[in-house]
Amino acid sequence: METPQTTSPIRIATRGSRLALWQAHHVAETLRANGMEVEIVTITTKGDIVLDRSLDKIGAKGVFTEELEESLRTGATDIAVHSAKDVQSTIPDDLELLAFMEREKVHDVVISFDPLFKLGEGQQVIGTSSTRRRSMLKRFYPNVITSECRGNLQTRIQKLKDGQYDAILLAYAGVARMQYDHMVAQHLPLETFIPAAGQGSVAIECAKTLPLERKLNLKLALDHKPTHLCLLAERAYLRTMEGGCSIPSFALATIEEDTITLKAGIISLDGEQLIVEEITGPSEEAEAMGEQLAQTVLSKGGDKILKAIREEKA
Ligand SMILES: NCc1[nH]cc(CCC(=O)O)c1CC(=O)O
Repeated sequence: METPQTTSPIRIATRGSRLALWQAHHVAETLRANGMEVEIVTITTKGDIVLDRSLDKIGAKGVFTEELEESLRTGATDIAVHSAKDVQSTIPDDLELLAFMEREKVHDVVISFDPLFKLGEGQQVIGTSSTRRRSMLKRFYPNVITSECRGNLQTRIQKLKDGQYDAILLAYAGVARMQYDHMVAQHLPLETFIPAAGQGSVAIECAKTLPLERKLNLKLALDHKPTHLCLLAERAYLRTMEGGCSIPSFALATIEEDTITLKAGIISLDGEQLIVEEITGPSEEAEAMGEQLAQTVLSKGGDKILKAIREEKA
């Protein structure tokens, strides 16, 4: 006999990487602490399988999310847990982002086995798979050589160990969650290495058809309102820029009382052109602020940078 929806355990869909599982267990523990029963369902995505091409070359949006979303639709799972950064800026009509969990520190770090490693000193090969980080390296450290570095965090660190790079660039959030803090050689400043929209937060997605009571309970347990508001601003920016993770755009919102400050922009692939703009406003207008800031960035030359990137990729 089928158990009623309200009492059956919450089924949590996640990717199988260690970071994804850490995040799923973090969600599971939070829900358990709120008296809910949970079950974790591990699902493999295209992004986990195709490791030989850089993310911007796989092309399709949502390479880390599609298979998880399908399990929400069929009802095989109730919620999907994602790194907020990996969630495409526009999600399918039948799904919704229910919650964003409290953010970890948002900055990027340099990981090296040499604790005295300093970016820009001598001949260096730096591994990264992100067009944003590659472009910023070219701008702020024009002498370093950038090299493609894909795969989950363990794989990337193994490649570093194998000597393929002198150092790699990662989000501090994933490094902290995997307890690789001791390998951080340098913390990159937020003023120059502005993070990708959503970096450091965990997003909870569900089908719109999930029963309302279940949605409300999940949201109450998992959602961190200040993080959610910041993410609305950042994601509205990304959406308006027609972003996706393959475009070197970035956005970081901070909130104090009910005021949001959103700093965002775009950088050309060679790092030569950089546009950074800022906007401040009431948190109720988070999404409108993101849209407005994107229009400003586009009108100040962001449109030309985007066009050049599209032409280069075509
Ligand atoms: N696209 C990969 C990805 N997605 C989320 C994180 C790190 C954790 C986070 O930003 O929440 C990473 C790795 C990285 O950028 O170093």
